[in-house]
Amino acid sequence: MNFILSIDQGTTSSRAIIFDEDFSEVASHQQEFQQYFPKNGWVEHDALEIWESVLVAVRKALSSAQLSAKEIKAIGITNQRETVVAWQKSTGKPIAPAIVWQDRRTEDFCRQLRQRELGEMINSKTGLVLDPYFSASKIQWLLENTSGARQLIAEEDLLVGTIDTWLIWKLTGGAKHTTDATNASRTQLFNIRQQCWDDELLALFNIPKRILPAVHDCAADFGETVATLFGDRIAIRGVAGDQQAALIGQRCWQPGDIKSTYGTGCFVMANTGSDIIVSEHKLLSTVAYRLDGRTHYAIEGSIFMAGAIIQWLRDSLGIISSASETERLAADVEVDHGVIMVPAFTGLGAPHWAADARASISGMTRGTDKRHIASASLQSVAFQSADLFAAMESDGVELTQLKVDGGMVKNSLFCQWLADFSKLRIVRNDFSEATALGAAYLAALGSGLAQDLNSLPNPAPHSESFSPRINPSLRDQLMKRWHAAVSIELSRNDRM
Ligand SMILES: Nc1ncnc2c1ncn2[C@@H]1O[C@H](COP(=O)(O)OP(=O)(O)O)[C@@H](O)[C@H]1O
Ligand SMILES: O=P(O)(O)OC[C@H](O)CO
Repeated sequence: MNFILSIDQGTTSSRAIIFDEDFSEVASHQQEFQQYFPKNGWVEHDALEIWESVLVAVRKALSSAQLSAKEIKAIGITNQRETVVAWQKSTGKPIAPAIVWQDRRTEDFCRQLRQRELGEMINSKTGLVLDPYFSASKIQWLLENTSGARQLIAEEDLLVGTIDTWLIWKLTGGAKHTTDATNASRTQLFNIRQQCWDDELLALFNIPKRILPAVHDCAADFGETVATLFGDRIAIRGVAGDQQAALIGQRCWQPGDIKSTYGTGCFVMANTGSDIIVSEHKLLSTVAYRLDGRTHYAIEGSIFMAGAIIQWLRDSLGIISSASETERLAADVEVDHGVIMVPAFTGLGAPHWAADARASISGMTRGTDKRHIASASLQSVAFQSADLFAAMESDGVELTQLKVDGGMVKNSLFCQWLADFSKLRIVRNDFSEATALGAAYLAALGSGLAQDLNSLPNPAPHSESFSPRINPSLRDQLMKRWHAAVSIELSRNDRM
């Protein structure tokens, strides 16, 4: 029997999942790690803590599956995207905290580039909006603000990468400095048409090419783990950013197939085949996957806070003790209770791209309690999703049904509201780990266990669906209230 190990390095936790040849889950382990918010709008991780969390997750998954490293055919890695790490080659130590995708510290710099009207050029090469979300301005910030960084570059002793690159480098004992085309496509330095680092963009952000990793297909040879880590060497044969991995794991392999993942953030992605769709609604064009040198593209809408809002209710407000409690609380009040949350904690993503916007809760009365706040939190993610789907439809993407995954879709009330507000059929299959499955599929392709996507078995053929059932006029009234609240936050942002 051949087994595959997926490493899913997410924003708040690292997971290791072992699959058998039929892609049924054999064992898994999840390890949370610390989030750092040192200043307003800043979000950091300790790259060494991430590395430790991955080691623990892999070792515990192997031990609960009672498998040795020898029995693992290949590793697939999938990761939170855009987050950047810079480290010293000779010591293997990060030179600064990792800047997380949610971090907004480079907004001023991005604004200056927008004022120089560089947004269109950058968008046509990378498919991305000029925003602090992406890696380029974060790398630029690290190089300018970390003492000694430029000196290390001069000494050829500095490397930079997204989380996949950092993990591959650590797993291979520094033998490989590589990434895949999907992660590269999120840096804002990668030309998605020509599939290479773009010299004009590198010059604009003042980033030397030699500190960036080599870019491979998603199913490729990314090296071997050093034997001392897990008891033997294991081949790393698949890599993709987590949203792209979810697209693959949800078997969205045909143009028009669409998925939405509700983890820390929410990311809606539609496969557009060999076409790059240029959005008129600030959606992103990005690499869906690259296999055998052939690039498949996607159009994407990103929402920065989804499950993270629920974590905020639990960890910062302390009004719930577990995420699942929100379903019971929200079901206990009417859908049109009048409380609206605009969850712009780290700005608003697509289709607004307002980095400076901040969150609000409005419409509260003396009778408002945690049930209304729980409901407003879940509804805010469903409202934002409905706006994204509408933007996609206006860009010509045909939507009939949507496959959903991620931690938040365990919440059935939330899935029902998604269907109600977006007027779409929502399909939830009985396997919520689409991201890890996608990485396992890639590792199977890269290690020769499977020849092509269509030969990969589906471990979760059963699904449950949610159809719209809300009264249409009530839906319109709720959406109107939501849009009014968003406009207030956007205009507040304009005035500041
Ligand atoms: N029943 C639930 N209702 C609402 N949100 C939930 C529920 N269960 C988990 N979540 C949220 O889902 C998120 C975890 O999803 P996951 O896919 O593991 O995220 P990530 O990969 O970004 O770390 C958490 O932010 C959590 O708050
Ligand atoms: O950690 P997740 O699953 O919320 O995903 C983060 C995204 O990759 C950021 O673009």
